Amino acid sequence: MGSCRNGVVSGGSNGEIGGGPTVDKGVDFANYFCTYAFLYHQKEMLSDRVRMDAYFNAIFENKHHFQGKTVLDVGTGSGILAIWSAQAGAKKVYAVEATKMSEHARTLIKANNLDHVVEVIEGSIEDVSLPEKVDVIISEWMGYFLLRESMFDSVICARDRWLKPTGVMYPSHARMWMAPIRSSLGDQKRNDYEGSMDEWYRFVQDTKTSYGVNMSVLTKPFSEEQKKYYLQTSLWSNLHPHQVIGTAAIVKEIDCSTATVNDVLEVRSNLLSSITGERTRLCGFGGWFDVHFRGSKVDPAQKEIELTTAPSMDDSTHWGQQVFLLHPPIHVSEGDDLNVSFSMNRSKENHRLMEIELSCDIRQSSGNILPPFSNRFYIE
Ligand SMILES: C[S@@+](CC[C@H](N)C(=O)[O-])C[C@H]1O[C@@H](n2cnc3c(N)ncnc32)[C@H](O)[C@@H]1O
Repeated sequence: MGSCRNGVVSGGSNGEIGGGPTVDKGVDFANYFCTYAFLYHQKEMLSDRVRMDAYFNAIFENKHHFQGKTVLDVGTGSGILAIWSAQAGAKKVYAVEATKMSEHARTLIKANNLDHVVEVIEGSIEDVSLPEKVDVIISEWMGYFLLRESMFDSVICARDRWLKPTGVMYPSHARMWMAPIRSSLGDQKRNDYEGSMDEWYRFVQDTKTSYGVNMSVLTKPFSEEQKKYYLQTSLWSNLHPHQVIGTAAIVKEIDCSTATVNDVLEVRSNLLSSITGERTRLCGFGGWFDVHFRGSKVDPAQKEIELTTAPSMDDSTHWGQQVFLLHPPIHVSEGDDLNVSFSMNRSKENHRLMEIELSCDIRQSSGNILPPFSNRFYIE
């Protein structure tokens, strides 16, 4: 089938992403889906207690959304959300999974005596056909900094095709956040970059001496490649809340019941943040997300649940935070105001990866304005 406009794949072996380039399904499988076919990877998600508790509580504290209802689990993986939906009283659960993990899900569901309720369907959600519309769509689609992986496109596709007009989305809302941070990672990455360039210069010298070829013409592209890798690629980090040195700002808010692919193709935002710490170094920015389970306007949650991936001492998640480092860091003081202009687009080579442009003006508490800076980052 595959009739989704703006889905990742619109049918056949290739497809269009909303307004973007054609996606080769085989390449997408090799680059993206393949890791989800491994139990070690599913186990990593199943061991994330913050994630698990949030979905578990969202379902079992809101059983009225599930009892006697039909549910679609988009990207069921091991089948965990489908199992909980059935245990909460769903009359029928369609559990769709693109990879061979579907076979493990089927085994697990049978072993838990829920195979009379949960039907596992192997295939891309864009391609499968269900016999009916559903009351609930549940999915754990969030990637690093929310939108990496672009899996929300698939949830939108499922919603537009299979959710009843009265249906409920789990989760129902999502937000991206950003805040200025201090970190020693920047010094480390700068050293790594410089070490790599020193090694390159030795290599150029050796190649000339030993083999009579001068490689120095490749120094600039090599340096650019290494800069991208060491200095411009965002880092996964589990930030301590003390590393956040200013107010956090919302970058993007998404209503999962109404958002379109176009709404998330590009994220553009102007953010204001004030430095709250004493004199310190602005080493970069941390990005994270939260999602909420609120039900819908006509059928609200009895108990709203939040899943946050914000810096935390006790409640860290496998998503951690994405760190965007500044080279060199900038000295800032309490009361300095940062005016950040942020934009995030999908990488042209791989629509599941992101490219970010971030520029920033700093107005010091004295009224002095520091020269603005601008950086490009990659979420790989
Ligand atoms: C983040 S995992 C979540 C797995 C499981 N729902 C859980 O919460 O533990 C996302 C899963 O969705 C699957 N998936 C991603 N895009 C899909 C699509 N378009 N159609 C079907 N499955 C998809 C992946 O293979 C992966 O197993």
